Amino acid sequence: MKLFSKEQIYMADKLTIERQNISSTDLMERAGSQVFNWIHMRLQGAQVPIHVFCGIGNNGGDGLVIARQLILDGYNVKTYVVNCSDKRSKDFLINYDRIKNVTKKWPTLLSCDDDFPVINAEDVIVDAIFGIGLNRPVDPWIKNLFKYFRNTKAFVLSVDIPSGLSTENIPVDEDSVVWATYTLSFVTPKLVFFLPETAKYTVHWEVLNIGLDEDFLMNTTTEVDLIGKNEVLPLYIPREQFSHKGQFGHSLIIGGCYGKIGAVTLASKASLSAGAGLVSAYVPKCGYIPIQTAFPEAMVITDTDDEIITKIDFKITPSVVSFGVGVGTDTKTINAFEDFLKQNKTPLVIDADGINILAKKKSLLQLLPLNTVLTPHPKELERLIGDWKDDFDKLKKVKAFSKKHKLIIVIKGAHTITVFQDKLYVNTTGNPGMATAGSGDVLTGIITGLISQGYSPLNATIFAVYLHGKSGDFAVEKYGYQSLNASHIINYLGDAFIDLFRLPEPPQEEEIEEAEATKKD
Ligand SMILES: NC(=O)C1=CN([C@@H]2O[C@H](COP(=O)(O)OP(=O)(O)OC[C@H]3O[C@@H](n4cnc5c(N)ncnc54)[C@H](O)[C@@H]3O)[C@@H](O)[C@H]2O)[C@@H](O)CC1
Ligand SMILES: [K+]
Repeated sequence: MKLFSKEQIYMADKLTIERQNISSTDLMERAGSQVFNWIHMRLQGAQVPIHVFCGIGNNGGDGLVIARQLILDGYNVKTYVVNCSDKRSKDFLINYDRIKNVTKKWPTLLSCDDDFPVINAEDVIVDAIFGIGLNRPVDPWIKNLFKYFRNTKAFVLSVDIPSGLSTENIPVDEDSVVWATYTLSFVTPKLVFFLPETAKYTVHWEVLNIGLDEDFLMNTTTEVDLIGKNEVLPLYIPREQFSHKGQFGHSLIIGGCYGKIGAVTLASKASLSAGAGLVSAYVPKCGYIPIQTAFPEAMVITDTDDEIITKIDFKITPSVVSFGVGVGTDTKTINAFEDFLKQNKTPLVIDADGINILAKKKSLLQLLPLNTVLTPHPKELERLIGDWKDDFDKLKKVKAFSKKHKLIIVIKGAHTITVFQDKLYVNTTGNPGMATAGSGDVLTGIITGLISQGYSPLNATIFAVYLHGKSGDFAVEKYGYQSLNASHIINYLGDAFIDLFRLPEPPQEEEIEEAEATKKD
């Protein structure tokens, strides 16, 4: 799914009005109606008090449409205008008149802390105060209103984006944003729903289709893509009946030191389970027996040293090499890595101490092949690119780094983001149970296994991040967040592949009836 920027949304809005020959008021009516339908489908006329808070721009206009439609359908509605400025938008004003025509209970104007109405925990708050047009810090009294929303513990439904949340800046403090239970976002989810510092402002989100110009939406490329099953399916390379293992490449996993051989075992296993034809592990001598025993499918090459990697020398011709899991940062290992890079032309995936070595010795970056994949966790990333001010600053710096060194960088986290030059791929699978030892080694293995069988480094990375998360999602159903471990993620990789081709379940009879009933209304 594409994540359109604020500018692109305004453009889509404008083009839709021109091409469909409708007014902006019509478009607002569509947007508000979609939110009304969503609420109506769930509440079915229940008399829960609904408090609709409207700003004075178009987000507020949406709120007025929602309130009007709820009133017309007999809901228990109170409407408020958060009167923060005199500059009311044209469509706000039109809908302000329209709501006055359907009810004697005109919207209440709020302009300071004393005005806050009584709201109970069982009530619903519709937050239509600020949308994507937020362009300055929120007034202190409005901050207090947002804090008041939180204290009521009521269900908060935000329209388009939680009010106070900007599409391009991190909020100055937590009180200047509405904490939404659910956000109904028009056209596209916003990037801020996925960033570590801002995702908390909405527990759930959903996109509502408001019929914007299809041509524009189809043909406009975005800087950010959201990656789910629909996005990875076209990447999948099917297997032919007469294929043999030689067609799926040979992964070479270089890593490990005394006490950290498990990392190599996990990455090697994951690589084979992701579909590599052959897997070899390159480890210090102490790793020979453990890997041969724990993972008989792998071949093992050993360093001359017992405990660390001191020289990378092998006779095989791998299709892809991964370096770094459990490898340590001994000077001899750094030198061995440098010597290897000087003659290596094979695609590379670098993780863990491999990244720490690059951070220690930046000159090595110039020796990396084009489109080498780096998979840092936050601390490793910081060592590599330096500190950042906030999530937006981090993305800016990673993009610049990716461009400068021609690398693919995977920012690991709850929503792992793959960065390739200026483009961001935001993953949607995975869960907190995956924050566990060895989980990253498994990801490295999956990426390596996919490159091995012919996926481009970028496609392999996007696909691997998705599969890794999806396996974790299957595994968590059996093991729970606490007991899930990295080996389980490997065990469920097969399910993640099979799930790609599973068709969605047909809707239940009651769901069809509900949908029909809403249409008639
Ligand atoms: N294509 C779309 O996505 C559509 C968008 N619509 C709605 O339009 C919204 C955008 O509307 P607008 O551009 O009018 O902007 P908003 O309604 O988001 O609010 C901005 C308004 O408040 C003022 N403002 C901004 N920051 C403020 C602050 N901190 N304190 C006080 N006042 C502040 C601005 O001057 C402006 O008048 C979207 O979020 C969405 O809800 C829909 O009406 C129709 C279609
Ligand atoms: K809002």
